Amino acid sequence: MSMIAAFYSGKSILITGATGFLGKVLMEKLFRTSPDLKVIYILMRPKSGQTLQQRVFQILNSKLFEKVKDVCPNVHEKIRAIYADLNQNDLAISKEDMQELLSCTNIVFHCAATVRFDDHLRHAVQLNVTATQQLLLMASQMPKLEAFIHISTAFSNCNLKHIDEVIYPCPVEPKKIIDSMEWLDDAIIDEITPKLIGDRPNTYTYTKALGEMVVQQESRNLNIAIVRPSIVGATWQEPFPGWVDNLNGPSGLIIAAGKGFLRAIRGTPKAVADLIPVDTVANLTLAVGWYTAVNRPKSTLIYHCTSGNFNPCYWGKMGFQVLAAFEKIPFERAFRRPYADFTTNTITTQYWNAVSHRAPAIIYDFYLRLTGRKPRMTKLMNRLLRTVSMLEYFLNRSWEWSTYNTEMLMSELSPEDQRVFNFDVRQLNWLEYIENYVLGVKKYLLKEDMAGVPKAKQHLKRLRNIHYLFNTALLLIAWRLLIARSQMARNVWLFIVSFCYKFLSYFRASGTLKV
Ligand SMILES: CCCCCCCCCCCCCCCC(=O)SCCNC(=O)CCNC(=O)[C@H](O)C(C)(C)COP(=O)(O)OP(=O)(O)OC[C@H]1O[C@@H](n2cnc3c(N)ncnc32)[C@H](O)[C@@H]1OP(=O)(O)O
Ligand SMILES: NC(=O)C1=CN([C@@H]2O[C@H](COP(=O)(O)OP(=O)(O)OC[C@H]3O[C@@H](n4cnc5c(N)ncnc54)[C@H](OP(=O)(O)O)[C@@H]3O)[C@@H](O)[C@H]2O)C=CC1
Repeated sequence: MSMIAAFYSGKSILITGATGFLGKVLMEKLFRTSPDLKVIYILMRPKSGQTLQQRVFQILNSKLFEKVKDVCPNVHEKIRAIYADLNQNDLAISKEDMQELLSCTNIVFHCAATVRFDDHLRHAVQLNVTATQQLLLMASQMPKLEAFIHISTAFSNCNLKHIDEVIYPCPVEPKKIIDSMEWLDDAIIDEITPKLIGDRPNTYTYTKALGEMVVQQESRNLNIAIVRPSIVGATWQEPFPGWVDNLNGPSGLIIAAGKGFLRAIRGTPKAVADLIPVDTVANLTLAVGWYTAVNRPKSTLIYHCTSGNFNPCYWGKMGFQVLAAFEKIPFERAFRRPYADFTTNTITTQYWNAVSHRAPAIIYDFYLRLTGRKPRMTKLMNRLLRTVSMLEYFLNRSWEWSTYNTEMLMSELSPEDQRVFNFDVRQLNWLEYIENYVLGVKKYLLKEDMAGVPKAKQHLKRLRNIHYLFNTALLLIAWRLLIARSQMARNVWLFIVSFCYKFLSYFRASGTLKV
């Protein structure tokens, strides 16, 4: 019997960010392994015209939750959606709901965050820092609370090369930042943002670091742990391989490459691609919840959930594997044939951006205009290139994360728990994982059917022929122009023609002799 699964049975668990990528997988695993848990409270807001109940209904009826329904048929009765808006200082939770949460919660998993790199500092602080502070305040009033697990990111200290399992202080205290956000206007915040974030690349990593400081400062006598995942990718094993539901991290770029929009990236092929499957993060998080509650460590332990030091993969190799997967699993209606190269040179990147990205987009938009349609490719390409430029920071560096706590936890698990809550990425086969990832992107993000694969392959063949035809025509035109202008080119041309003629004559003569 799994000790971790048994631990969560009968528990009331509060999850923030349960509608997000990681939150859904965490919730699914909890229900599947501990169907006897008492209740999962999820703090959530209505979105895209859907009420809380409609959102929960949609999640429970998604493919991700198919297995849960078999082991926990009354799953819908065990979810309590509670209205909350982390954008508001008091989280906007009603008095009655607050009462229930305070008196019943046993475990908190705080996953909610803004993960956008370009978020305005005010918003990022509100969500990643102030909301964390508010939740900790709530947690301190929960008499039955056994553990509070905060999800941060392995990149919260990406300004360092080697990152230990400690909380690194930021120069300005989080409290001062929170206060200043209340009275500074947007223009001043915009001005001071670069100074505040310093050598971090964006407001996301900076506010996640501030969030960790808040956890440290406001922990009171709470039993807290922090999980720091690196780049979270599609599921590896559970509930099935390849599940993914948003464009963050590599997923968006896989689509862009597979559809033939993205053909070169400024990235270091030898830099470690520290990807971690989302189910691995969920497993480690649940194991951390159990360990923290049962062993009550004296200090806040930090767990790096990374792959680089256990089983490294590199961007160059990963790009190659992604391209190989496109051969087997092509995406439908590709713009160009998939091809993506990593280059470290800025000039080469600019060349590829002009020739391989912008020029085809302009030509295609010209074609759309000619055929009476609205041009859209240039706009899309500009957006894509902006996204890529924001991810470049992570594609050109490698980090070392120490993993003593993660390894210690692994050794504390029973063999059964090591199997059920597996977070040992040494067993991960990257080739297989990447292939499943590409398949998952096709199925769950692009909603493309596998029945369309032969047609997609045919389309790619057609694109290849067009590509060859286009290149040959371009070469001939260039050559023709050169011959018209240069005597040397004419001489070379004459030499080639006479050489070919002699070659053919020789073969004809030797053929006649044989007869
Ligand atoms: C051979 C290939 C190898 C592959 C190899 C890849 C390596 C890739 C390494 C990543 C390394 C990250 C490492 C951080 C790890 C953490 O800890 S951070 C957690 C993850 N967070 C993220 O990834 C967030 C990144 N995204 C963002 O911040 C914002 O989406 C951006 C990039 C600033 C774009 O903002 P925006 O222009 O306002 O766009 P947004 O409203 O988000 O979306 C606009 C359109 O772009 C699309 N879009 C959004 N994001 C993306 C994306 N990532 N890609 C493409 N399209 C996107 C949207 O679907 C949307 O389309 P429409 O609905 O308009 O049709
Ligand atoms: N994805 C990644 O690559 C990585 C993620 N992480 C961390 O993991 C955690 C989960 O990330 P992930 O699941 O990928 O992120 P998602 O963007 O998929 O999910 C974010 C969650 O936060 C919720 N949320 C955002 N704003 C509010 C709000 N104002 N009120 C209530 N809820 C809100 C979202 O709710 P809604 O559905 O309503 O928008 C959603 O449930 C985050 O803490 C992130 O920093 C760490 C490393 C890498």
